[in-house]
Amino acid sequence: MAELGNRPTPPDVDRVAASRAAIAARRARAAVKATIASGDVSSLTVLDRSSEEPEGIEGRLRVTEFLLSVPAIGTTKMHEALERLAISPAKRLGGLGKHQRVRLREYLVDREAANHGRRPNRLVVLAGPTAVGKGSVAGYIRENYPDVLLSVSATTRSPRPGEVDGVNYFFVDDAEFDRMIGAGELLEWATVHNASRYGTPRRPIEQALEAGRSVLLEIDLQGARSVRAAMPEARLIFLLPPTWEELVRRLIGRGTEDSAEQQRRLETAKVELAAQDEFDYRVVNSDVADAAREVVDLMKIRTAPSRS
Ligand SMILES: Nc1nc2c(ncn2[C@@H]2O[C@H](COP(=O)(O)OP(=O)(O)O)[C@@H](O)[C@H]2O)c(=O)[nH]1
Ligand SMILES: Nc1ncnc2c1ncn2[C@@H]1O[C@H](COP(=O)(O)OP(=O)(O)O)[C@@H](O)[C@H]1O
Repeated sequence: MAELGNRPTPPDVDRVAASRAAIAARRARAAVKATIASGDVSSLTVLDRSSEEPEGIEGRLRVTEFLLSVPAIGTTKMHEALERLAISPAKRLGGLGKHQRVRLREYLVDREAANHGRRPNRLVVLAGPTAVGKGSVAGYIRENYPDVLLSVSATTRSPRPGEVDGVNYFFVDDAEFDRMIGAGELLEWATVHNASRYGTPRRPIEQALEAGRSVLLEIDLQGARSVRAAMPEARLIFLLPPTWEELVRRLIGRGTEDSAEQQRRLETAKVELAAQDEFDYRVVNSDVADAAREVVDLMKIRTAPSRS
């Protein structure tokens, strides 16, 4: 009887199965790259899918092969981009850190905008502890950088001396604020310092971004978190005081709260300072003009991260 020949033993079977799986995975990744290159699936979609399924086909793409799949990105541009984005060429999409993913997404969004002749625009959030100088820095930007659009919030708190309705805030009563919430007119809102409510009118932001303008929101930590959840590509900047003592001096020096409220705000400031790691960038407000320039620089397209 003819020798049946060497029947494959289990290890051979495993090896064959493994090589078939590897070939299938390679073909799948090639298909993903081909759809990006053809424009059938946007690179942003692939990036988002890799976050949802880190071990899926998209998640297993190396960042290098992913970028090389994007039209007009060759080897040189790919390496330059990874250098600027502080992402190792060995990384797979599914293994990117949160901030790396945000930066890579920003990079792709900006390329997309540039390829369509649009100025890359940016939603930037400036937050930080009370009395750190957010209002001063935002006001300086309003006066000196007219091409930056500052969002004007609605608030139920009463105006301080010198504050102008429609410039510093839209000063509204509780009924109107409730109406705005109910009508979905606010991108986010929060009760701040356990007292008044503040909220960002949605429509002016959408119109500005559609028109290709960058927008600056000066809002509290809760608002920053809401924006991050709703618009992951937004840039979050944390404004820091040079020292805690200087922060206390500024709050007391401003003289806009009584001592009980000052104490309450300083307690809130401690909680807010502890959350600075959630932000993409930090700016120290030692000098208002310098801090304003740093914030405006971050609104332009600079993907050199100040964080690892
Ligand atoms: N979430 C949110 N916070 C806001 C908004 N507008 C202002 N804030 C914040 O509300 C807080 C109170 O602001 P303000 O009453 O001007 O006094 P401050 O605390 O001394 O800055 C600050 O942290 C602001 O950043 C907004 O539209 N949404
Ligand atoms: N760089 C700075 N150096 C010194 N004082 C500052 C600086 N920035 C802001 N201030 C002062 O600190 C106080 C709080 O500033 P403000 O803009 O109201 O802070 P925030 O809006 O963050 O509550 C104000 O009296 C302001 O004039």
